[in-house]
Amino acid sequence: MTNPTLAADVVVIGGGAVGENAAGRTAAAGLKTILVEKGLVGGECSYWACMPSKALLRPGAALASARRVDGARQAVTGVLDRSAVLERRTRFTSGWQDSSQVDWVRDAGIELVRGTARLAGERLVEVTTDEGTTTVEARHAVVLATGSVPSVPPIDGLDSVPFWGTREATAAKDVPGSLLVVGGGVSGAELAQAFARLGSDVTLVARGALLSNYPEPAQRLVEAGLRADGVDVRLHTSTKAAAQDGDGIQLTLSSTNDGGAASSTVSAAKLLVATGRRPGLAGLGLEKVGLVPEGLRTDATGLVAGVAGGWLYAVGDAAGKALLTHQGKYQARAAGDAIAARASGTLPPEEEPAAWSKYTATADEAAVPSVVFTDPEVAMVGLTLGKAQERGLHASATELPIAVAGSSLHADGYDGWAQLVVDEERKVLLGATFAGPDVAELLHAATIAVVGEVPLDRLWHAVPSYPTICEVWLRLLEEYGL
Ligand SMILES: Cc1cc2nc3c(=O)[nH]c(=O)nc-3n(C[C@H](O)[C@H](O)[C@H](O)COP(=O)(O)OP(=O)(O)OC[C@H]3O[C@@H](n4cnc5c(N)ncnc54)[C@H](O)[C@@H]3O)c2cc1C
Ligand SMILES: NC(=O)c1ccc[n+]([C@@H]2O[C@H](COP(=O)([O-])OP(=O)(O)OC[C@H]3O[C@@H](n4cnc5c(N)ncnc54)[C@H](O)[C@@H]3O)[C@@H](O)[C@H]2O)c1
Repeated sequence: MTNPTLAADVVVIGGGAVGENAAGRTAAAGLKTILVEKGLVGGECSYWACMPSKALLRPGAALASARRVDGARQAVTGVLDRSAVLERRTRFTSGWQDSSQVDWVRDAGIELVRGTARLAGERLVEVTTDEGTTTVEARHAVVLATGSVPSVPPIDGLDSVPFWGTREATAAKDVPGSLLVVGGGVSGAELAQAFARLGSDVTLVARGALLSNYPEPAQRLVEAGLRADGVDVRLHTSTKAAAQDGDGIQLTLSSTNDGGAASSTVSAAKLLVATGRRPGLAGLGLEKVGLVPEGLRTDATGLVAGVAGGWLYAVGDAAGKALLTHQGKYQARAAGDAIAARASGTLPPEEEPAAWSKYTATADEAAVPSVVFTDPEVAMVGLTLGKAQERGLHASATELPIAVAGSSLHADGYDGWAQLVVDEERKVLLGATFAGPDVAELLHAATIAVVGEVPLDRLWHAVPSYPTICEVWLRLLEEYGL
């Protein structure tokens, strides 16, 4: 028999950006909230992901941006100052210490417990700290916000060579002379470019396309951007084996196009493996409540399916719906508010509220925004044409190069591409993609149009300012036929 020694209204397991937001919402609603964190408060995004990776990329992007403008180009005669870039990255991680985030937690009225938590039964959480193990009873809810862990591919010999994951790459103290990157996803593309611009000799190996979740013209622009920075991009290439090569690493590669018949080798000082992530659910005691750690099903409030009594929630990377900080924090706000409303009786337990209510993360279904911070950038929201068709929607795509007055002023020889995906029955936007230098800031307009289901004939009246890159919106609507 477990004897609870502590009680709270809500226990949030995992103090990353997402857990902090869930706990912030329940504490603000007056619920006694305990946040359990085994590492740094702030999690992956603050210390080993979004912030340091973008801090590594931004100086190179600023320099390249100046080089694309005649007159400014002549003033840029040097190269990146590596140690200044690394130092600025370190400032953005607060030197990998979390005191300011701990202050925020305290000021938000959340009780922080530094330890490792696991489920011990219905509404029970066992927390192991340096002092021992305590069991906490959560009167209303337990929220799993435990993030994700890297997926390591089954490559022969990989387990006997040293390699970087994204944590080691984003926290690098030096720039290696050469770097092999395995994985053609967002992390692989971003970090390949960051290190290439810092002076590494980078080879990127992807078993399929680069950025395969994005439309092909956007993939091609990023591939060209990486090649222009000297990255040796090997697409449709399998990594068969890894071995020590002197002080470095050697990979054996084979093309996936010729059935893997011919193989070749490539070597570098360091290896970065960035082949995806999966929800961090192992060791959480899920089996104690009849669940398995392979994955969870959650409704739009974050409530986990298959658990009686409606007390277990999962949000952020742990829920596995969209592995992005902003989307996880959105899920956390919905779940935190739903927990508070259910605790107060405003919302019936286990009943799923209406779509687009403040208690549901409805945008997860078809309006997730994402930005790939390479140069050129890719910014996408909602459904691609292929995804829309897979869902049985009658959809069309309208696409254009980004070639408007604003883009030509922004950079000489601006090379960009944009696409709108339209629901032909409802005449609203299902998705949008922009690829090109500095397009990230164009995205939120598209997100608003998709979430707001703005009719195209009303969107026509949203006039882009002249001369901005946003003018591509007008060109796209004209191309569509308005
Ligand atoms: C290289 C890289 C770059 C990225 N860049 C971006 C970007 O630019 N923009 C973007 O939106 N997303 C980006 N992401 C994704 C983003 O980092 C994640 O989506 C985000 O960190 C998820 O937040 P989370 O709070 O769910 O998980 P995490 O940040 O992983 O936090 C989970 C926390 O739970 C703790 N924990 C786990 N198990 C337990 C336990 N049993 N007990 C106690 N504590 C526990 C962990 O220590 C951790 O602190 C990037 C990812 C990578 C790898
Ligand atoms: N700018 C951003 O928002 C940003 C940046 C980095 C990461 N992230 C998030 O973090 C998550 C993890 O990033 P990621 O790049 O590791 O994942 P990803 O899912 O974007 O890409 C993983 C890549 O690894 C490849 N891969 C998988 N298994 C492989 C194998 N066995 N051998 C060779 N290649 C293999 C896949 O084909 C894919 O190209 C992503 O879901 C992404 O949403 C976001």
